Amino acid sequence: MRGRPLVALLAAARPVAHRFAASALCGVLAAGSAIALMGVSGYLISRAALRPEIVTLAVAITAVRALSLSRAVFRYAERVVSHDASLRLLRELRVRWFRRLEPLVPAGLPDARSGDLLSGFAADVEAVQHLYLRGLAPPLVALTAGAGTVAAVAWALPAGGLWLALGLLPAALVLPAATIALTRAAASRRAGALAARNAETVELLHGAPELVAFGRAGDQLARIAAADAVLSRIARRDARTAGFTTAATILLTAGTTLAVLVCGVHAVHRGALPGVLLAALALAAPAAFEAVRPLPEAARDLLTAHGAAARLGALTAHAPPAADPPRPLPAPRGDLLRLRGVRARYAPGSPWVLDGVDLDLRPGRRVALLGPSGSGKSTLAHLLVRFRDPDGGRITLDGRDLREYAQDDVRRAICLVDQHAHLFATTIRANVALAKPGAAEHEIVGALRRARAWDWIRTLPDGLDTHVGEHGARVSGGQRQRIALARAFLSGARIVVLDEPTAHLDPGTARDLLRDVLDGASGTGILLITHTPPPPGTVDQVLHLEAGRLRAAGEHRAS
Ligand SMILES: Nc1ncnc2c1ncn2[C@@H]1O[C@H](COP(=O)(O)OP(=O)(O)OP(=O)(O)O)[C@@H](O)[C@H]1O
Repeated sequence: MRGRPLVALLAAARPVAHRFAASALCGVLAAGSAIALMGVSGYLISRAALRPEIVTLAVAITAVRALSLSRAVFRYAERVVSHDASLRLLRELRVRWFRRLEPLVPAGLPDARSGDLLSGFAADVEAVQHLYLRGLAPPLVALTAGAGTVAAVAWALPAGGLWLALGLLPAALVLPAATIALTRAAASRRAGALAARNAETVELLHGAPELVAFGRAGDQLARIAAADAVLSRIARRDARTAGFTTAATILLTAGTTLAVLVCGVHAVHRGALPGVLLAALALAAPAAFEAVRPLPEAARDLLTAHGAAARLGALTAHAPPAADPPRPLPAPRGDLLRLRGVRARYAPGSPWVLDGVDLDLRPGRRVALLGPSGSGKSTLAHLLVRFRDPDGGRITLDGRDLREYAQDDVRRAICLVDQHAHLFATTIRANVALAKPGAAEHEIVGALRRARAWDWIRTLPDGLDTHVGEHGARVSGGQRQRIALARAFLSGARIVVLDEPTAHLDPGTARDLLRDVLDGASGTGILLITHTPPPPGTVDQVLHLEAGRLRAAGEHRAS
């Protein structure tokens, strides 16, 4: 959706175009009913003032009743149909953008902070609905209802029609154009300012303990206030523009109505217009302005939708670091994972992070991978689960290139437990069952046993239904890692990659956890990524990652 974002958005609306067309038709009929209601009412009042036979008013009375009903019914139908269409489309767009975003996230989105991403993505997807709801329907309704009223007034009184056209045109064209000119700069800054304010707020919430501990909460609050001040300035500017266009529309309405009235009075005096039509024309004119009144705001909404669509397009335009093949192979069993001459780097021309890595891993084998910080251990882990693909060399699973399988199938065979494994703010049961929705209790308990977490969980008053708190705040670092490991075991993956499972743990707990996990993982291939050597006898092989290559460091396992 880059380049011409609004055109792309319009194309995306094709499946619900008939619904939008129906809602626009209802809008036109509602506006037409409202204008006709005012005109016929004016006529009825004038005729009634002459005290004619009541039967001569019957048609006008019925028309007033019918128009007041049809105005309400069409307005209601227009709202229901347009919102229904808009929500259907939003659902499609959300899924479409999320699908594009999803493969980019595990390897890290360039230049995105989570607060920015969260607020920006959600707000922008919401904003594009303005394109359809407020950016497209109102101009269509205004054009049709305005032209229809001008034609009807001109039919009765050509000069009146001319005045009405002269009043409606600036309200329909000049004021929206002025709105765009006055708010364009602010509109392009609004989303960025909102995202920046939200990102600073998320930073405050995430970093609260450190900010308070180091007495820096005030600085962060000042940054939020500064970001908020930018937003306030933009909002004030928007409000001034809206005030100006509203006042200008009111002046144009009053001036045009007066001009039509004066014209009409002259025409009545000359005998060119029946007196009973004077009120009808004078009331129809301001009613026609009701149809063009939303246009300046529609112009602003179009700008907002344009900016939102452009940002969403740019955000999701990055090529995914890994993609599914057109015809994936059947899911692999995960009998042998083999790396030969694997190379990887993060940008063309930058130094190789991995530069010729060879490795074999099969179920039942435990390999420890050591290396200094920044040596590329996590990069290697990400290659194994296809968060990204290697830039050179080959990774095969059961003899076929990893790229020939669907990514989900690879991740079912090879499971990564990240060093920052995320626990969701729900129960232990739900956190573990994430790996296998609908898993039976005995399977969950079995996985927790293998992760050596069950002895602790069974002592808890709520057992498996214990809530872990936000980001697992109510469990210790070691307990969190064990829950994450149980998840990996429950997944049934035959090869598990553990990236720093003992990070942040004291040496004693780290040793216990490693011993428990490695002993409990029989039959599973384990690649243990760590800074510190594993306890003696727990792994089959220890490899060192240095200068982008693996070097064997000896056999540690007793058996
Ligand atoms: N998304 C990224 N974009 C650019 N460079 C990256 C990215 N991720 C990692 N790097 C760089 O690649 C190198 C290897 O990083 P990696 O995280 O794989 O190291 P590591 O051995 O896992 O480190 P640690 O033990 O500290 O976790 C580092 O120099 C790092 O700066």
